[in-house]
Parts: sequence; structure tokens; C-alpha cells
Amino acid sequence: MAKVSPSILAADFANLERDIHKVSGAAMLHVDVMDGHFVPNISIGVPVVESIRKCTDMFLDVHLMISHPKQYAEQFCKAGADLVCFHLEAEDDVQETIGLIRSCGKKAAVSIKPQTPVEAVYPFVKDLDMVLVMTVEPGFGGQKFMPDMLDKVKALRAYAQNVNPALDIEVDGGINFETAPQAAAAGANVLVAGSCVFGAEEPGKVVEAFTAL
Ligand SMILES: O=C(CO)[C@@H](O)[C@H](O)COP(=O)(O)O
Ligand SMILES: [Fe+2]
Repeated sequence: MAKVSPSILAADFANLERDIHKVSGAAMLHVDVMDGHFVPNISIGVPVVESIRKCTDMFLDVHLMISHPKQYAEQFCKAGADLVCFHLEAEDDVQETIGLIRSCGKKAAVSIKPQTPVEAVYPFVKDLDMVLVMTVEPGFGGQKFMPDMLDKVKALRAYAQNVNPALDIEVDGGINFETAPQAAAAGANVLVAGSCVFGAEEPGKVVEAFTAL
């Protein structure tokens, strides 16, 4: 069984509550926060997370694609995130940022971009709830899955076996009916999907199918 985290980046922002309810059977809801600095795109911020928190009990998986995440992590925790994920490449104080998120009573995750070697995250694995291995360059939905990232997922799953066997490994970008099974077979147990879920006639059915992997 996989945990599915539909990305609202592909939802209709004018009908966000309606679209969120379409995927309420998913284990999590993926919220992409982009600042136009760490990534060349701007999406949503703290006020939208607060509003989402008011309209659903779903577990909120907040993916920060922002510079200086330590400076903003607490605000996202207070806004209602259940898990805060920040990019290793965006922060010098990785250990402190993990501690800050944990001190807010939330789960902590670190993400790596496609060009970052997976070994870079190893020193933090024992203190993390989840690692996000990006399978596209962060910044936009609807991109093509990068199959080379599967080797990073496999290596991380093997490494975590001894250090933190309960570690969640999430993949994000280009997940569809072809790539979701590949990612799950490599050791990913959390699947983010945006366009494949919200672009479908029945988003809930896609969630069900991926959950069964
Ligand atoms: O973080 C990101 C993009 O930077 C993702 O969460 C996307 O929103 C995934 O979209 P699809 O590739 O599934 O359409
Ligand atoms: Fe994301």
C-alpha cells in the first residue's frame, strides 16, 4: 500500500475546497509553496494553508520550495501543516530547521533536487520522518518523470533500513500510471501526483489505484 499525496498545484484554485473534497480518500494532501526565488515560479503561501486547514481534516504535506525555510517553517506549522518539507539546497542550518519543525509538534522532511546526490541527505535521515526525492526540477507541475532518480530512491531505501526503517520516501513530479509502479518498486511509499490526479475525470479513482500499489 502506498500513501498518495495529490498536489493541489494542479487543482482549480478558484474551486479549491471542491477539488480537495474529490481526493479526501488520499493519505495526504500535497501543498506546493513556491517563492519565485528558490524556484522560478510563485504559487501560494501561509494564508492559503490556513484556509485549507479550515476546510479539511486531511494530513497536510507542505512542500516548501523557498529560500531560507528556517525563517518561515514555524509560520507554516502554525497555519496548519502536519508535515513541513524543505529543500536541503535552500538551507545552511538543516539540523536546526528539522528541530524547529519538530518543536512545533510537526513531522519534518527534507527534499533533494535532481542534481543533488542522495548521500547529501544521509546525515539527517535518522532525524527525519520523510525524505522527498524530486523526480523533476522543482517549480512546475506537468513535467516529465526523470527515471534516473529511481536509483536514488533505491539507495536511500537501503540506507534507511538500518538507520531509520520507518522513513517515508516520497517522490514528486511526473507521477502517472506508468511511473507510479516504478517508483513504488524502487522503494518510494509516498506518491505525489498533481496533473495525473486532478486532470482525471474521477480524481478519487486515481487516488484509489495508486494507493493499491
Ligand atoms: O513540487 C512540485 C513541482 O515543483 C510538484 O508537487 C508538482 O505539483 C507535481 O505535479 P505533477 O508533475 O504531478 O503534475
Ligand atoms: Fe511538490
